[in-house]
Amino acid sequence: MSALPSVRHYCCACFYTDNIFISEYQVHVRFTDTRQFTQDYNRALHDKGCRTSEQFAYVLEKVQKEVQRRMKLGEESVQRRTEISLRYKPLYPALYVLQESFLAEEFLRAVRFCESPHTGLDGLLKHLHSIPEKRIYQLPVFVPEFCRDLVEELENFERSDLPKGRPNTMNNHGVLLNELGFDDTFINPLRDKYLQPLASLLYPDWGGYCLDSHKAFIVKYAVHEDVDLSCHYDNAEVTLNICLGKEFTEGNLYFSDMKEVPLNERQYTDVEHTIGHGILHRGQHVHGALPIESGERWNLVIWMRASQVRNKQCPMCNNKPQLVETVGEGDGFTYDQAGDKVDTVNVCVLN
Ligand SMILES: O=C(O)CCC(=O)C(=O)O
Ligand SMILES: [Fe+2]
Repeated sequence: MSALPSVRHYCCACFYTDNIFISEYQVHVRFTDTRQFTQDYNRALHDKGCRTSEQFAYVLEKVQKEVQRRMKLGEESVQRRTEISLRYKPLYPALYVLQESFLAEEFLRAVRFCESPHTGLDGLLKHLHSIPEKRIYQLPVFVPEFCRDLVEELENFERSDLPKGRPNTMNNHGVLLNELGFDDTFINPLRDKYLQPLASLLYPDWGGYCLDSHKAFIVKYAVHEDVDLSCHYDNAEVTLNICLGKEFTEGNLYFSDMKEVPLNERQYTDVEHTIGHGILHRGQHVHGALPIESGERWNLVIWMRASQVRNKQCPMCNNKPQLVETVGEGDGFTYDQAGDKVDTVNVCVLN
């Protein structure tokens, strides 16, 4: 019997150096070594209020810790996933397997239209609420009962003593859905069967027809926890952000422009959340979330990746990716032995 080929996972080397968020000064920085960091950021951080050498040393330590955390991320995630699968008792096991009954009728109709012989962008737009100039689209995705049950499931998990990986450095609350066991039976079929047909028409220039991996997570905002999210772009070609509830006021998403547009030329548009509705946007569209004023907001975010697109240019550093093999899922790059080779690099050389 021949062994199954093992799937290898990669991220770009920039993951270990770039886009490190310092919440105290609301900036993303790059770190390769202390000298480079001091040279590049001493002045800029000073202007943002980082005045004393103690403050600078604190930031430096924080950045170095973040780099170390990223180095261990894949391994720790695999360990958490194993422990969760052995010890966690789901409240609603049926939620982990995608059923059409979870999906809103309008969503199913839009997807069916994409697969019909009369398909086309103009026809699809009749099924969506759009901000055409920003290529942002909104539609009901989940029925409200599903949203309610999913939030209860997530709260049940939060109450458990199991280890929790957080979505990214900007969200301190929330859950990584692959660690909970949602990927194979829920997010993969949702992406392949339903989201890809929509994205093929809406974002063909962003690999919408060949989305082959994702990172799916929950973000949670509450008054005494995280209330908002700073301006950023996603490590994704196409993002779907679905509001699950619970009850909250304010907390709109805001979108400016694609990341190449200079800061002073960016125009902002707010988009309101509605429970069960999803917002589709390009990952490289700069966006953030305004503060909630009361209640709790839980959203399911799916960063969808197209290896065909990102293998040419990493969306985080804009360069041809320098692949680093990772334990765990990686960031959706593939190493194409036959065709267009991408560079690989050993992560140890970055230390
Ligand atoms: O707060 C939200 O719903 C937006 C989350 C988001 O943009 C992200 O996690 O990438
Ligand atoms: Fe985002």
